[in-house]
Amino acid sequence: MSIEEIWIVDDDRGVRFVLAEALRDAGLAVREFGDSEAVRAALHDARPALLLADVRMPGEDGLSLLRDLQQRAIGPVIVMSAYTDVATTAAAYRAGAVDYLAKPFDLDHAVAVVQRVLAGAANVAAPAAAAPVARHALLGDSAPMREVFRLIGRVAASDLNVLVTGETGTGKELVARALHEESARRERPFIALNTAAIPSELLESELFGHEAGAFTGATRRVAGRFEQAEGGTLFLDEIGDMPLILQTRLLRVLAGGEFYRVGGRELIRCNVRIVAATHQDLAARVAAGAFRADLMHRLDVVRIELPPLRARRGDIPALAQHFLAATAQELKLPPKRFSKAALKQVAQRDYPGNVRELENLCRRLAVIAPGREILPGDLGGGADAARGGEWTDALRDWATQALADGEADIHARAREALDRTLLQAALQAHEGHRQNAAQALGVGRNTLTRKLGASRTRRR
Ligand SMILES: Nc1ncnc2c1ncn2[C@@H]1O[C@H](COP(=O)(O)OP(=O)(O)OP(=O)(O)O)[C@@H](O)[C@H]1O
Repeated sequence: MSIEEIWIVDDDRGVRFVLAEALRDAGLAVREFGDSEAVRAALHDARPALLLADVRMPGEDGLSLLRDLQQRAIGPVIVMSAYTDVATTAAAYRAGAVDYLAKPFDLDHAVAVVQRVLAGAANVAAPAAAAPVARHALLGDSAPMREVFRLIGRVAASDLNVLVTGETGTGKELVARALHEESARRERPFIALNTAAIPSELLESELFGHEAGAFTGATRRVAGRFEQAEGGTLFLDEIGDMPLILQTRLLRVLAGGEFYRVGGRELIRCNVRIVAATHQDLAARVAAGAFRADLMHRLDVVRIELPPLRARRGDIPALAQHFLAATAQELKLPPKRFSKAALKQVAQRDYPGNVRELENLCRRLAVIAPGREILPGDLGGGADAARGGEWTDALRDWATQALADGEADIHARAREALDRTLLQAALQAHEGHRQNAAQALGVGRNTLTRKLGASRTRRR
């Protein structure tokens, strides 16, 4: 399999043949398919660098195939069709196409478009390879986050235990990782353990490991997280939920720097930095008798408090844009951007799940929002979704390109195309009957006749 292959799917053998030949002449590797089903079958063990897809084909049409392919990491898709109306082109872009070739096409033009798209894909991919998305970068420019960064910088190099507090999804684990990355321990392991996610009877062996035969089912010696993290950092998440009996054991290890594996006799010395996190009020847990005060003091040498997202709304736009771009890059999807209005709404929303919830929203939008620009209506849950979005998206893309190319008479040409499309649709719906077509469109018959003349539509 070659990942540089260009795939063509078209039920018309003639089109396939001439296009494939032209592309091969241009030095490209090409594979041909007669229907969507054949493409699907080939996807089991290969991916095209670029797909040229016809729209109307017997069986599954090209757009349905495309919509499905959006979920998979394939190269860019160019749609080819004899139907160049706004609805079809818009649907193609919505389904994820990056370009549209109107049939019949000029072969040189088609090859040029393919080459341009391939070059664009390479340009997009290049920085990704050079600078992989820093999945664990802590972002934020608000005053409370700057304070967090300052604290991380100050204590990272020390071996002091750190307690990170904050609501769920505020980035506590990211802070723990940052502390590790900025410390002299960075070459050693960073091990994370969510104490609340592990049944209490297993937690001890999870932390300290066990010897063979220590309990039923312990067939061999297993190292615990403390041993795994030797020389590095151990992140204990949800420490507030740790059972009291284990708190006692943990306290002893922290005080003495040594422990036994479960069922073991060998005393093991450890050199591990502890970063603990909790979304609970530990002092209140202590007051309630659920947490040992002495353990709290040992863990809470330095406290880093993460603010909830609502306390730093100013960070939301940059976070949202980062998550949107990072997801597109990660899943090899075409990049999208927020419209001004959509970004404003995103910044105004409530996120009880904090950054994680915002991240999930953006990941969803990166995958499912139909256009290149995310509109308020795409956000879901919003009042009246901007449903007209499909064809105006295509129109916006067209206008943006035309403006960028410095073309003339953009407005007049757009109006003409709009009129022509509406008139053709109405005439088709009313079998060429002008009076009815005009009535259906809500324009006078004279207007219709005038416009028909202007747009040179075939008279009947
Ligand atoms: N400041 C930030 N910059 C970039 N991404 C962030 C930031 N804060 C959180 N995230 C992202 O949000 C998600 C949740 O972060 P994380 O797991 O660190 O939160 P947490 O506070 O440990 O959550 P929980 O208490 O539920 O375990 C992660 O995907 C993380 O990458």
